[in-house]
Formats: sequence, structure tokens, C-alpha cells
Amino acid sequence: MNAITFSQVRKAFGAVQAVDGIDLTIPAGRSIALLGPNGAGKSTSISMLLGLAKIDSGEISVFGETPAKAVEKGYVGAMLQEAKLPSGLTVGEIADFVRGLYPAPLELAELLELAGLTELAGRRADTLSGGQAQRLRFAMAIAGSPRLLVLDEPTAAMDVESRRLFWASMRDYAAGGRTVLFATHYLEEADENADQVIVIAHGKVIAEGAPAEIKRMAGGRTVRFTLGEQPSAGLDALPGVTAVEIHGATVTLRTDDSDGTAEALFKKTTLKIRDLEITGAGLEDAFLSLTK
Ligand SMILES: Nc1ncnc2c1ncn2[C@@H]1O[C@H](COP(=O)(O)OP(=O)(O)OP(=O)(O)O)[C@@H](O)[C@H]1O
Repeated sequence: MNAITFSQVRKAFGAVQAVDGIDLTIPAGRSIALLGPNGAGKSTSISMLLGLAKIDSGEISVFGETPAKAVEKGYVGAMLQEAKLPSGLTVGEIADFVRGLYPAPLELAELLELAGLTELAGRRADTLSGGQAQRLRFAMAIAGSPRLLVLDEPTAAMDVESRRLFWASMRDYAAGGRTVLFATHYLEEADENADQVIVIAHGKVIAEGAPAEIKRMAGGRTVRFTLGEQPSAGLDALPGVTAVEIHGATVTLRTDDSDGTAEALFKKTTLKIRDLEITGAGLEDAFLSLTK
């Protein structure tokens, strides 16, 4: 069964087309990273998935239901950016209260354990550190034992150790055959914690695949130089080159072996190369050129 499908989903805010025709099929039981730069449309997609924002056109289904129905049935748990925590209550009280809202919640002890909050159960929520507060938000998201857990940039405000703990909790939760979808800016986070990565930019899916595949595509570099009037034939056959772009006198080569490409450029061709520059391709850059 599919956990999530998007069919030609669109959403605009005034003149901004935030989501521009997204199609997705996510089988149940997988951990999926929604990877993309600022403004890519990740949060907007998540809001529609959770039934919090209206879809302009297209369709979203969550375990065969509309988003609103799936949420109503308790299928979905979510951790959104900067959700407020109730003040004056302890971690254990809040976790227990949220459990009470669901028909078949996790046991309190299991919930606290999964979120790494067992030792903090008696602490007042307003005294928690940033990372601890995020763990409490995570506990609130999983309290109802949802089949689908949705996390929007969950580690944005965390230090390295908090991140490590957080992702371990997430993987423990996913291990029970649940589906997890999380948004992130970081390829590393996607690589370490997802079975499948969906890259979005400018409201569109621009690449999709296993983390290793995506990493290979995004790990490329750019070799740029001035060629002037010289012929550019044969550049695409140099070692490592995956794409060639020419703008006026400037050539940009995408390559997954920048050393090999540069060496061959000087040794295997008779071209006079000026202003050679080798840079790591930014994620968006790499994907946009790859999918052109
Ligand atoms: N409520 C809104 N009103 C107007 N424009 C919006 C609104 N929400 C989002 N946008 C715009 O829609 C586009 C997509 O935004 P969205 O928040 O979905 O991106 P994102 O990928 O989640 O980015 P980030 O990583 O920065 O959270 C952006 O251009 C954003 O400015």
C-alpha cells in the first residue's frame, strides 16, 4: 500500500508558485527525505499533506484517504517548525496528555524512552534546552503511534549531539514498519536517515532515488574556464564530464572527477585554457543542470 501519493499538486501564494505540479508515490514503511534549498516548497508540500493548507489543484492521498480524513483517523503525526509547548506542565504530563487524544497511543514509558525523555519526565517543559524541547515535540508527534510521521526540518536548532540522538529516535520509530517523511536542507541528513530522497527546487521534483544515487549526482564539481573562439567539440568526452554548458566564451563542465577532467583538458587537448576554476557544485546547481 502507498502511504502517500501526490498527483499534479499545485499551490500558489499570489504570484509565487510555491508548489508547481508535484507527483509523488511513497510506499508504506519507508523513510523519505524531502531535500531542497530555502523556498523550494518543502513546507508548503508538508502543510498540504497534513491538511493544513488548501491545495489549488491536483490531489493528495494518505493511506487512501484525503489528508484531513487521514489526520482525523489518527494515521498521521507531525512535528512542525517551532511548534509552541504548553507551559507550566512537566514533560511526562504533556506526553501523557497528548497520548490521551488518540485511540491507540504508545505506552507512556515506551513513548518517553523512544524520545530519549525518560530521565526528563519530571522536568517542567519551559526549563528544557532547545534540543530537549525538540525531543518533546517529537514525543508529541509520535504519541498516537501514527503510521505516518512527518517532520519539517526537525533538527534545525540542534547541536551535533542532539541531532545524533534525535535521528536515532527517529530510526527506532521507523523500524516498526512506519513511514517517515522529513524535510531537510542537508544532503548528509538525508543520506544517513532516509531510504529514499526526493529533491525539490522551485516547487518541482528535480531528482528522486536512493541516497547513494542522489549523493553521487550532487557530489559533482564544476570545472569552468575561458575558451574564447576555440572549438568546443569533444569536451563532453573528457574523463568524468557529465554535462557541458557554453555561455559566450565561458565553458562550464560538470564532472564527477574534477582532477581527471582538468588533467585531460591540459594534456589531451591542444586548447589554450584561461581562467580555470574548479568549484564544488551547490546542490541546487548540480540538480538543475543534471535535469535540464
Ligand atoms: N504564507 C505564504 N505567503 C506567501 N508566500 C509564501 C507563503 N508560504 C510560503 N511562501 C513562498 O512559497 C515558496 C515556498 O516556500 P516553502 O516554505 O514551502 O519552502 P521550503 O522549501 O519549506 O523553504 P525553507 O527550507 O526555507 O523552509 C517560497 O517562495 C515562500 O516565500
